Amino acid sequence: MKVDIISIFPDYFAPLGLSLVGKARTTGTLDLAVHDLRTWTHDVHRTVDDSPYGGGPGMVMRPEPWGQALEAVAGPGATLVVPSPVGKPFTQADAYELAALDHLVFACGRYEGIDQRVIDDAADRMPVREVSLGDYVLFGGEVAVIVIMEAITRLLPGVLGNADSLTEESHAAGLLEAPVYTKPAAWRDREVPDVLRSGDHGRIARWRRTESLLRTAARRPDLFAAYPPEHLDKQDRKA
Ligand SMILES: OB(O)c1ccc2cc[nH]c2c1
Repeated sequence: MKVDIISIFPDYFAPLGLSLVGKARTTGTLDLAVHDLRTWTHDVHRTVDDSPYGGGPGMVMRPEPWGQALEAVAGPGATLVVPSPVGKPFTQADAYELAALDHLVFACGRYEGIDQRVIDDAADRMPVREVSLGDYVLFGGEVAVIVIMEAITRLLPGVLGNADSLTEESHAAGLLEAPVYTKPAAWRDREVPDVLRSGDHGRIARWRRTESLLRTAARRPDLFAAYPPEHLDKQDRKA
């Protein structure tokens, strides 16, 4: 997978050189490049922002540098991803969809955002996805890109040592995963549930399924309500 990130703070992406994302880059699974938007400015002050039409607080990112940057970086087959507080909520399903694409270009906004004409112009040439990580606002798109890149990279072939982890984890099937435990069996007078030490894989699977449903119903009623009823078996309905 090829990924290009455009930002006025390229150093923000040092974490993408670490751990499993860094390894994916080293092995060639992930071809990642970070670009400084100011590369496409031509004034002595390398200006990327200006005051908003219509007034209001803050500054808006100028269209000219972005237009030239996207023309240089986003070739045929690229999908533009723009983190934004006004974007579509980013989900695990989105992570799977983006992980299946050949080329992603991330545009990191700052200030009050990017001139809307940049997004509209790009949409004439490529798919554009404006995405939000949640109902809160960051200083810019950089942190969101790091989060999205981790969510995508772990889905790429060969990145996770055990691909089975992907099938059981939260949100994989629209539910939150069950609690996990490891040694010691007793810790600060707290015991690991006996069923997990029983060796009875059928009982263990049933316990995990029940815990997953109960946890989802309690913490994410939105997910629980959206879970297809036809996926619930008789045992589930007793939970
Ligand atoms: O919260 B966010 O994901 C986000 C994304 C982009 C910009 C640009 C200025 N503030 C931003 C916030």
